[in-house]
Amino acid sequence: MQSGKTSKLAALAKARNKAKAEKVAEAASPAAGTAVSLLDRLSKKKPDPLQTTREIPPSMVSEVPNISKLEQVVENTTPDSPKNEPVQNTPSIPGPEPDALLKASPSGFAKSMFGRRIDEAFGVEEEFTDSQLTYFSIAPTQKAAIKAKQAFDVPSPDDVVIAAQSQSKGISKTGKGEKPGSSTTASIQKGVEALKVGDTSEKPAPPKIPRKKIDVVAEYEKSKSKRKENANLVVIGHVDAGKSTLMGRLLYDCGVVDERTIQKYKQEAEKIGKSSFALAWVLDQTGEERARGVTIDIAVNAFETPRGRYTILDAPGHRDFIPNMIAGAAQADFAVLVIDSSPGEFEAGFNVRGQTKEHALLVRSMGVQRIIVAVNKLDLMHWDKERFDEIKQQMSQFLTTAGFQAKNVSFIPCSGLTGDNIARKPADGLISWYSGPTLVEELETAKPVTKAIEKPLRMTIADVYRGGVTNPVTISGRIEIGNIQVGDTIIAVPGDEKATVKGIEVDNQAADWAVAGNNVQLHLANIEMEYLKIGDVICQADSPLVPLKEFEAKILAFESLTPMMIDIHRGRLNASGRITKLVATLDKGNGSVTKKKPRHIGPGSLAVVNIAVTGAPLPLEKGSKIVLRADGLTVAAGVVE
Ligand SMILES: Nc1nc2c(ncn2[C@@H]2O[C@H](COP(=O)(O)OP(=O)(O)OP(=O)(O)O)[C@@H](O)[C@H]2O)c(=O)[nH]1
Repeated sequence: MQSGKTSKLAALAKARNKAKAEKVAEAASPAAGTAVSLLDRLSKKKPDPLQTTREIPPSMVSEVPNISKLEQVVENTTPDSPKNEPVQNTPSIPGPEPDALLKASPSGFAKSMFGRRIDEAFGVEEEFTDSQLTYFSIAPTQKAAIKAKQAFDVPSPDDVVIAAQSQSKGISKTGKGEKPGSSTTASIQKGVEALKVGDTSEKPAPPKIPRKKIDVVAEYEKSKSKRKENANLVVIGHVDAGKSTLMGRLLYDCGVVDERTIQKYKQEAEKIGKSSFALAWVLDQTGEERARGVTIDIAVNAFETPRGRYTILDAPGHRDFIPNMIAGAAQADFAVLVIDSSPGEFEAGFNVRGQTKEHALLVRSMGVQRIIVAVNKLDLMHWDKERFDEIKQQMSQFLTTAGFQAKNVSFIPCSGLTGDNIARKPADGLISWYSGPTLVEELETAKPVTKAIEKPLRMTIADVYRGGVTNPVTISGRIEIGNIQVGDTIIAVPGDEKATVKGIEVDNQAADWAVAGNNVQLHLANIEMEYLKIGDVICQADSPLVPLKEFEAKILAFESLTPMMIDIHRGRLNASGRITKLVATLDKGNGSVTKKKPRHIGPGSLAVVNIAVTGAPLPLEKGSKIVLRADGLTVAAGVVE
């Protein structure tokens, strides 16, 4: 948020805090207080870490990277990328909260191991370094914790020994003269056998989930005509362009939010003198729902028109918009670029430091081909045609140079605040010079990219949670490639645990199967929740993705690149890595090599680089779309070769 401006969220929080304050006294009484279990607290999601937004380097203004070449590669190298999210460990069994981790005093052995010295002459002990101390943290690792939990489900070694001893005692009292092979001897043998720890528990047989052997591709083709088109859209634009207001308006006009809720927001907003925030708060409301639990990816705002179902990826307006947007763009069918047409504002967004260009370039490099430019706040410009044309002309030029084909770019004059030309035609005579579609009509004509539904399944986990009593392990996400059906055996890469698909929900409706493009919840059997992490890629067990430790990528540089440390983002997943080699720079026109082994790669250049992952191999494969960041800046975006 910019300084000097009350943010929407801050304003909403202020209004709500007032109401909450009245309840505090009540809540403060121990009787009234509700005990929150540790498990509950652990199961709450943590907010994404804040990251700063990048400004476009001056060099990029003169040299606008053309992404079309890169895109060719993206298009030609299906399977499309599995995308998404930084790895977040899902809540595991109750354990200490991170900031409550205890540090135990190192043992004498540990001291000797870590070379702790005692300066006898001076009687001064050398301090342990932080890294040494972490060795002593009492924080069970996730796997160890699961094993510990499972270990208590079976008799302990002591229990087994005691049981065997008591049996053998019984023999000595009563078993005199018994022959080997008699029942008593057999029982001793049994007891001794039982000493093999781990073999003693009788695990219930895993439930068998029948596979209906559905020909999903054929079923999908059959059902196509009956279905509404399903598309994901990402909303981008400079700060204050009116993104939230416009999306709130869309949700309101399409009936997602009822009149009463809007009135409530209006009243709250008026009380703090910001009545225009009411529509933007609609997004915040759904954001709260997201915090409460079940979410489908980052997509929580969805609306329907007579011809389509649309999911808005991301709640715009946050400071850490870029990382969120990367996640959103990786899954978007198209982008809505919101532009503030008021005097000086379009220019501010379009200049070197503006986000208009950066956002557009990013979505393009993440594979988004279709962009709808909402020329917004035209009410403030008295619906001036000249202003609209001026913006259209400058933006068209930029977007085509950035790699969008002219046929995939459209411009809609509108006002999110008044609602003119969003879901309804503008008031009579308001835009006499315009006879084109409304924003919603334009969305309806924007066909989502055809998905590869017959290819091997790839779905990045967006969320892991308990889906109810009968569904103890549920994951959600958007199927990126392929299809899935009830009874399928899946695997969450980079892990190696298998699970069976017990149930599927597509857009919250139970279904026997789902295909690429569907936002789904998968209810799983035969797996512990702890083995599933946000950012893992779900594959069919017989065609898993092989995680990569090192790979080549064709990238578009946004900053100057040398062999350097970087963060690799694949949607929300991110991990540390290193550019180990600059392989070549490429011609942006025809993709041919212009220079082998360059010493550095300049901003705006297309290049091939070699990247090594610092930690464990990452769930990436040929065609995966990645973004490279360094020191909080987006330095490049591209595709795994
Ligand atoms: N007159 C007019 N004002 C608008 C319009 N759309 C948004 N605004 C106002 O512009 C300001 C910013 O709108 P937001 O919707 O918060 O913009 P945003 O792009 O979501 O802002 P950030 O999320 O902070 O980047 C608010 O005061 C809105 O009421 C519009 O079409 N016309």
